Amino acid sequence: MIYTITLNPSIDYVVQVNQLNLGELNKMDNEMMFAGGKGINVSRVLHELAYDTTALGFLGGFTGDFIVEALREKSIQTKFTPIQGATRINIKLKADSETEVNGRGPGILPAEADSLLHQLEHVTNHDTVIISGSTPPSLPNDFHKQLADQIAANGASFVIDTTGEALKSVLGYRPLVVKPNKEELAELFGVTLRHQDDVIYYGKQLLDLGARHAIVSMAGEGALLFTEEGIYHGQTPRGQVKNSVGAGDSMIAGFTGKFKETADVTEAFRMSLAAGSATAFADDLAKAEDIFQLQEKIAITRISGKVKEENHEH
Ligand SMILES: Nc1ncnc2c1ncn2[C@@H]1O[C@H](COP(=O)(O)OP(=O)(O)O)[C@@H](O)[C@H]1O
Ligand SMILES: O=P(O)(O)OC[C@H]1O[C@](O)(COP(=O)(O)O)[C@@H](O)[C@@H]1O
Repeated sequence: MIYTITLNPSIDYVVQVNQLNLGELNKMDNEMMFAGGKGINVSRVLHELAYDTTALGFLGGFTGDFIVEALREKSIQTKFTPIQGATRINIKLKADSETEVNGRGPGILPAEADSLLHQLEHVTNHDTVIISGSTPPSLPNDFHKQLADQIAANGASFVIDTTGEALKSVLGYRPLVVKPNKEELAELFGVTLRHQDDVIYYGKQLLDLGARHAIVSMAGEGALLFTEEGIYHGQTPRGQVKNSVGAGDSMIAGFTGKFKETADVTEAFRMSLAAGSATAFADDLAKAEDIFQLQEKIAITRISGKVKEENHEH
C-alpha cells in the first residue's frame, strides 16, 4: 500500500478572470473546486494509475466534508484523522498569469496529532508512506521527525515532499525520493541557482544528506534525477500549459508508483515527468491515458557518472 499523509489539506478554489482589474470589481469567467493538498493530489494520481493508495492526514469542518465526499466519488480510500478545526481553502487565481493564495491551515490539538502518529503503528515493511505539503502552524516543529521515526520503526519506506527545516530534519532517515523544484532547492540551501552546474552541485548535496534519490524539477525545462549511480536529465514534452497546480505532486506519484512496481529508477523518472507534464497540460490532475501517451515522448539523458564518488573528490 502507498499511504499519503497530507498534514494540511485544502480545497483548491480555481478562479478564472480573463481580465483582472486590481482594486475593482471583477466577475469570474469560470470557477472550479478540487479536493487538494499535496498528499491528496498524490493519492489521486496514484489511484488514476491503478496503484493501491490510502490518503491520511488531518481533516475537519465543512471543507473537510467536501474533500471526503470528492474522494469517495472517485473511490479513493481514505483514513483521515478528524480535527475540530476547519480545513483551509487555497485560492488559485488564473488571469494573465497564475496567482496562488494559500491558507495557513487550522489548529491541530495535541490529541489529534497523537492520533495520526498512532495510525502509523499499522504500516509494515511492504508499505511506502509519502508525506507531502506544508505543516499547519500549530503542530510541533519536530512533527516530521516524529512521523519519520514511526515509519522507520516499522520498516516502511518513505517519501518526503516539503520545504525548509522540515525537509532537512528527515533526510537522515533515507527517504526513497525528495523532489524540490529549483526555487525550493535554492531556498533550502540559502543560495541563488544561476546555472545548471549550480543545480547539480546542490542536487548532489541532497544525496549526501541522506536521500536515496532526488529529483529537482524545473517546470518547462524538465527535471534532473540524482542517484548514486549517476545524474540524468529528463526533457518535458511540449504542450499547452493549462493549470500547473499539482504538477509536482503528479511527479511524486509517478515516481513512487513506478519504482514500487519495477525498482527501475529511470523508468520511474520517465513516469514522473510524464505525470507532471500531463497534469500541467490538463485543467485538473492528469488522466492515466494522457500520462501513458506522454511517457513515450520523454527523452532521458545521462549527464554524469557516480554521484557519491564525485562528491568525495570535492
Ligand atoms: N511548461 C511546462 N511544460 C511541460 N511540462 C511542465 C511545464 N511546467 C511544469 N511541467 C511539468 O511539471 C513538473 C513539475 O513542475 P515544477 O513547476 O517544476 O514543480 P512544482 O509543481 O513542484 O513547483 C515538471 O517537471 C514538468 O514535468
Ligand atoms: O503544485 P504542487 O506543488 O504540486 O502542489 C499543489 C498543491 O499544493 C497546494 O498549493 C498546497 O501547498 P502547501 O501544502 O505547500 O501549502 C495545494 O493548494 C495544491 O493542491
